[in-house]
Amino acid sequence: MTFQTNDGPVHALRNVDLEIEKGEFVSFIGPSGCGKTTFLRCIAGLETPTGGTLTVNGMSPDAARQARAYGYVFQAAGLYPWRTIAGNVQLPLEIMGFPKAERQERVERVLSLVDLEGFGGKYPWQLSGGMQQRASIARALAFDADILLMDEPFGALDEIVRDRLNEELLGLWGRTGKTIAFVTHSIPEAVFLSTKIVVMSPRPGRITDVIESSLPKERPLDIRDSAEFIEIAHRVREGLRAGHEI
Ligand SMILES: Nc1ncnc2c1ncn2[C@@H]1O[C@H](COP(=O)(O)OP(=O)(O)OP(=O)(O)O)[C@@H](O)[C@H]1O
Repeated sequence: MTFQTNDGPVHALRNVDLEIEKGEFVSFIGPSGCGKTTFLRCIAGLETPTGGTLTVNGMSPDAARQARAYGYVFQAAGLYPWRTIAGNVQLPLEIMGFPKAERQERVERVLSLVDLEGFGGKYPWQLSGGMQQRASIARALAFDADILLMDEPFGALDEIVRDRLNEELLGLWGRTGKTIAFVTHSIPEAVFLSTKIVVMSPRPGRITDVIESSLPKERPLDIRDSAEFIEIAHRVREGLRAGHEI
């Protein structure tokens, strides 16, 4: 993926070769500017790769977007302040023309999935940052896409809230069987959440390591103290270091 800019071409991604299986939880980790967001945007059909091939559910990213294959969660919750939480969550459903009764039923279901039952009538400013981020996840789940693309959704939250949301996200992934592609800067977050960790190097962004996690699917927070966890974290760190030396 090369961007043409006034200062010449920017090679954002090069020789990226990756397969994500249905139901996987894949994290992308790498230094700032290595193309993590660009990669998610390519999957989402928001950028068109200048070379290579990319398919999502066997379709072009554009066709997959039209088939509502994914929900996208951004770093900032991005909720409209003049809409209630329920109003925000059902916005994509309104745009897609879902009937009112079905919208209500879906909003209730996804708010309960993210542990926000009873908060539908509140406004975003009445919720904590963590709750707002959960609402934005609910919004991405509302139309029941198979794939969740998450771009550093918890990056702006403090560590305690982040830990809780990590646990909740794992629970949600286990219950729903979604395929999740998750961008993060945090090694512990990547190791805790993922079945596969993709380590990337700086510009032009390349993949320096793909780590299949050996951790069990059920993961209490204290798994982070286990030897296995520490070993995987070490390998991620090595991959990041190797990327800098290329
Ligand atoms: N629309 C664009 N036009 C020109 N260059 C771009 C564009 N989008 C991204 N880039 C460049 O591509 C590279 C990768 O950017 P990207 O935002 O994907 O990195 P990132 O790994 O997500 O970074 P961060 O961790 O800081 O969010 C950067 O050098 C960026 O400046």
